[in-house]
Amino acid sequence: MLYIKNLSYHPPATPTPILSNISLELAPQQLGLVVGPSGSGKSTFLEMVSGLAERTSGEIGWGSQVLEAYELQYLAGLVFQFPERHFCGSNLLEELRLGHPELTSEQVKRALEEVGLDHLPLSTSPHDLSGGQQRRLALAVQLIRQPNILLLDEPTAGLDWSMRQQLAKLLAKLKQHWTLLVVTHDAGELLPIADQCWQIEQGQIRKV
Ligand SMILES: Nc1ncnc2c1ncn2[C@@H]1O[C@H](COP(=O)(O)OP(=O)(O)OP(=O)(O)O)[C@@H](O)[C@H]1O
Repeated sequence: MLYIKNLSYHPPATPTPILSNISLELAPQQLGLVVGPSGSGKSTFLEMVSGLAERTSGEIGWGSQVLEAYELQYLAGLVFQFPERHFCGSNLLEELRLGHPELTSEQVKRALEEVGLDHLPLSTSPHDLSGGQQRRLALAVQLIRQPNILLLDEPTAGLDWSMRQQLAKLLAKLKQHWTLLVVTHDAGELLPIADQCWQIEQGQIRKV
C-alpha cells in the first residue's frame, strides 16, 4: 500500500507552496488517477513520489514504512511525459539494459512480452517504433527494474485515439500485477480503468 500523508512542497523561490497537504492511499494492484490542469503540480507531485525531489514536509510510505527520497527511487519507476524523447539506446536490447548490464536476455524478453513488443527483433531501433510502441517500450524500461509502483506522467499525451485506447488496455492489464499512479490533464480513456480518482488544483488534491 502506498500512502502519502500531508505532503507539501514549498521551494524558497516561490511565494506559495507548489503542493499543499496532499494525502492519499493506493492499494496494491490498483490504478490511481490524479487529474488536473496544466501547472496544477502534477509533475512535481510525481517527482516527490519517485524520490527525484525532496519534499518540504509530510510522509510518503509503502506498507508501514516511511521512505526517504533515495529509498523511493528504488520503490518507484517513473515514466516521464513524452518518454521517447529520452531514449538513448541504439536498439531495444541496449535501451532496456541501460544502467543494468546484468539483465539477461530472458529478462529483457519477459519485459517486452509484458508490454506486447516481444514480436520485435531486439536489434530494432527505438526511434523506428510507432508512437504507441515507444510508450510501451518506456513502460518496459521501468518494469524491468521490478518497481513496487509505476508512476506515469501524461501517458496518453500526443497519441491518436486508437493508440490511446490501446495504451489504456495495456495499463488495465499491467494493473493485474503492478500498482500504478497516473497523472494527466485529460482523464479520457484512463477514467474507466481507474480504481481511485483525485482532482489536483493549485497543488491541492481532493478525491472525486
Ligand atoms: N522548484 C521549483 N521552483 C519554482 N517553481 C516550481 C518548482 N517546481 C515546480 N514549480 C512550479 O510549480 C507549478 C506546477 O508545475 P508542474 O510541472 O508540477 O505542473 P503540471 O501540473 O505537471 O503542469 P503540466 O501539465 O503543464 O506539465 C508550475 O508553475 C511550476 O513552474
